[in-house]
Amino acid sequence: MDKTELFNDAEGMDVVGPTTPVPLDLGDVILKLHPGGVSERPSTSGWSETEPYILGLGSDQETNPRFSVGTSGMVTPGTAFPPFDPRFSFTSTLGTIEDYNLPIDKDRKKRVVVLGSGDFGLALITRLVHANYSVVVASRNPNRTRERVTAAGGIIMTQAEALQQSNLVILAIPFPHVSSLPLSALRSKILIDVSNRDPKTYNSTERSQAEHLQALVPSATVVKAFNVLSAYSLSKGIRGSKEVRKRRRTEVPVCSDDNLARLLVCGIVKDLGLEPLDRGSLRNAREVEGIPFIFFREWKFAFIVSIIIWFIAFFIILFEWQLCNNLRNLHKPNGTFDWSSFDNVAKSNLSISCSSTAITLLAICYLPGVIAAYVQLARGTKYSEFPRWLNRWLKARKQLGLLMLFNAFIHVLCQLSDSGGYGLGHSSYNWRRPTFIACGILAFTMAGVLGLASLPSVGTSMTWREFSFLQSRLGWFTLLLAAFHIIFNVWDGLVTPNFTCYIPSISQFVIVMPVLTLVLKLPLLLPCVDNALTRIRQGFERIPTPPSV
Ligand SMILES: NC(=O)C1=CN([C@@H]2O[C@H](COP(=O)(O)OP(=O)(O)OC[C@H]3O[C@@H](n4cnc5c(N)ncnc54)[C@H](OP(=O)(O)O)[C@@H]3O)[C@@H](O)[C@H]2O)C=CC1
Ligand SMILES: [Cu+2]
Repeated sequence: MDKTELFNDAEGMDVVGPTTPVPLDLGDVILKLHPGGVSERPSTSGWSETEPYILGLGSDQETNPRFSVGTSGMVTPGTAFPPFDPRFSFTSTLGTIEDYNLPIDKDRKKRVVVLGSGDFGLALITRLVHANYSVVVASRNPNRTRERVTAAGGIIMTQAEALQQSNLVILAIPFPHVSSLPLSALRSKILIDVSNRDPKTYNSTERSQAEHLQALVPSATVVKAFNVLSAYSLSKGIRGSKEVRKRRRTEVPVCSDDNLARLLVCGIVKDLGLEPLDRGSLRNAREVEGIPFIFFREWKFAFIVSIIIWFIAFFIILFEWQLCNNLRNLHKPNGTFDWSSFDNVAKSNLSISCSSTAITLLAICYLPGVIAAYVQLARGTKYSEFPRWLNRWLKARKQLGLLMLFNAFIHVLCQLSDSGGYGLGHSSYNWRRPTFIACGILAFTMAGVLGLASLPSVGTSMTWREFSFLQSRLGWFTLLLAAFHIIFNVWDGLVTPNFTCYIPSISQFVIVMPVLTLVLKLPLLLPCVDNALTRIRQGFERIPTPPSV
């Protein structure tokens, strides 16, 4: 049967979206979908792209074709593909993976060449071998590094010998040395360029190193990938249980002018347990080569959120403690501005701004997980992608958590330096004072344990159960204790609100997020809801995705 016919007869298919491009395999047939068909699609999310779709067809196509979409930015992973629409037509078959002649060993391992046996080369070798690849290492001087390469599971050869072993070559050498390579031996190969630029001379408008490489070897197919990782993260990423590693998946942008080669490399990235990010043409390597220079990239969102919360808290406290009374006095005859109320701004206001930020951030760490649970319950599946804002929020939890700890630490230091500070002005402070201090100390200690567990070196040494116990059970308990820390401290203020300054007090503001998060969490603990959620997370779908044909 003609392959195009096979597609047209299909009733439904699994779509893998841009953030998880297709792990193409040997035997996959690559087809190009007619762009017209795409733009005629009724507008559901992500169907706006008019770029042709590339589809991969699994090698066991007669019985179980594997349909997947792999070009830039459209269908979300897990989206059920509607019954196949005959308006879609395939303009051409791009070819098969075999067209690139990736050799496989006797034991069905895909063979790749890694050129260079430095830090990054060795990290790549380790990771590839771990993913069941057969790795041949091309070195200028095999004797010098044989021991290390063999220990990592690679086979070392001279550059000339090694380059005959596969058409897929990973160039793991500093870019300035590329011109010293036997360039003729690189002809017509897929070259994965992992090189990074010199931060001092980087300019995103200039031609990228990957483009330079393409110009040096025009007959080769250059793919930019892996440069955003470090040798350390690459070799350490293998440790830890599967689930722990899944949580820590790093996005690896991949770009190339050749769609097929790009998909092939996306597949390798995926095999290595990383998250491929299809970044389109090789020109985009200009930006991709700049990614490692972006300072604290993953922290931006969490940082901005915590700064905003901190300043809101600071101004509420400033208004409440220093400005409000002064402003009221000024309206009275003979009223003066009492500057002495500002004496303690540096310490008390700082301390309470930080504690308010810490507890709000703690709640903000757990809120997106709760929202995600409701989204999954409502949709009845875990396979549909979350809205972008929620995804971003979920990804920022670790950073939010560490910033929470930072704020809590400042608060604790401020309070310690002023042990008489707590309880001032509370005459009926009997049992609540020690209780509230105990809650604070416990919450802070547990937050410290959570922070420690979020460090990769600690997290990867734990089993999945240990990790999830700490991050969920202990985390919720910390939130509960932190909420009690406020409640016991300002009980009167919470029970009898003080609106003298026309705004609720800082403690009333601060208690909102933790209580909201805890209240939303409660229904999820009901056995019937919990069971439904567990089933969904185990892969059960209320409305099953149409099976692949
Ligand atoms: N280190 C890292 O964390 C990261 C590195 N990268 C990129 O990976 C590439 C390799 O980095 P890294 O492994 O750290 O570099 P190293 O300096 O540690 O290793 C470079 C290797 O290149 C080989 N090489 C081939 N030709 C030459 C030559 N003419 N002069 C010197 N060395 C040569 C050598 O292997 P042999 O002696 O066996 O031939 C050498 O071990 C670079 O482009 C870098 O930008 C990207 C991301 C992170
Ligand atoms: Cu406190």
